[in-house]
Amino acid sequence: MKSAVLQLPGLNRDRDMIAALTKISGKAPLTVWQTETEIPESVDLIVIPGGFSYGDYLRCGAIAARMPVMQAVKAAAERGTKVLGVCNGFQILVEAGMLPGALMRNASLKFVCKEIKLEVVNAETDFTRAYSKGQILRCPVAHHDGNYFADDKTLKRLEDNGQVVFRYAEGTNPNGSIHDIAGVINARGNVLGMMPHPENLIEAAHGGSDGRGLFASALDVIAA
Ligand SMILES: NC(=O)CC[C@H](N)C(=O)O
Repeated sequence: MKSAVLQLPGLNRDRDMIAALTKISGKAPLTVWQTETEIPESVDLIVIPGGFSYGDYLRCGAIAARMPVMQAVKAAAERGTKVLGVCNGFQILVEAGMLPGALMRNASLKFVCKEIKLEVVNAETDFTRAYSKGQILRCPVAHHDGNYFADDKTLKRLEDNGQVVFRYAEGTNPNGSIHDIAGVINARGNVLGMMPHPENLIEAAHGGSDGRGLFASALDVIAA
């Protein structure tokens, strides 16, 4: 399984993401710069990491979503390639129209950097097969615009179709996100966006490895 990581000015979690993918798959991912217009068909998983692309100007992810490379990401997703967006990556996928809803300023109006508890709501996706439904994971968050919002009709569709993949476990919602939503997937099941950072909890040195299952699932390296 071959992976690729997008690199855009202002993203700062790309190195953590590259380290996680390399450790878990045994292969370094391809890195893809903002001006690329094609992503090789041999890539099975594209990851848009977190950070502050283009200084978070206009709205988080709004400028990145309009860069040439996102046309290539869209084309790859349309041919079935898996796409994972973490934090700013999630914001970019929403701004690009690849996932529904919006990510608004945190209800506290403050940047939140802490560990939360994450409930695996749907363990039947290509990104969550290593987990079980209802499993509670430890996971860090670090953002100021993670307050997920969607209108009632969209929310009903997301809930009914199992597209809410992760929820902040009771009492740990750090941003006021509607329905405690922490991560959503598209209807086809190949584009996942999430605010928490699983790449920062993959080995003992991180203080835990609850994030590992997400990469093991997406990279198809789940231990038997
Ligand atoms: N860690 C991140 O990716 C931060 C995302 C975004 N810039 C925010 O603060 O909301």
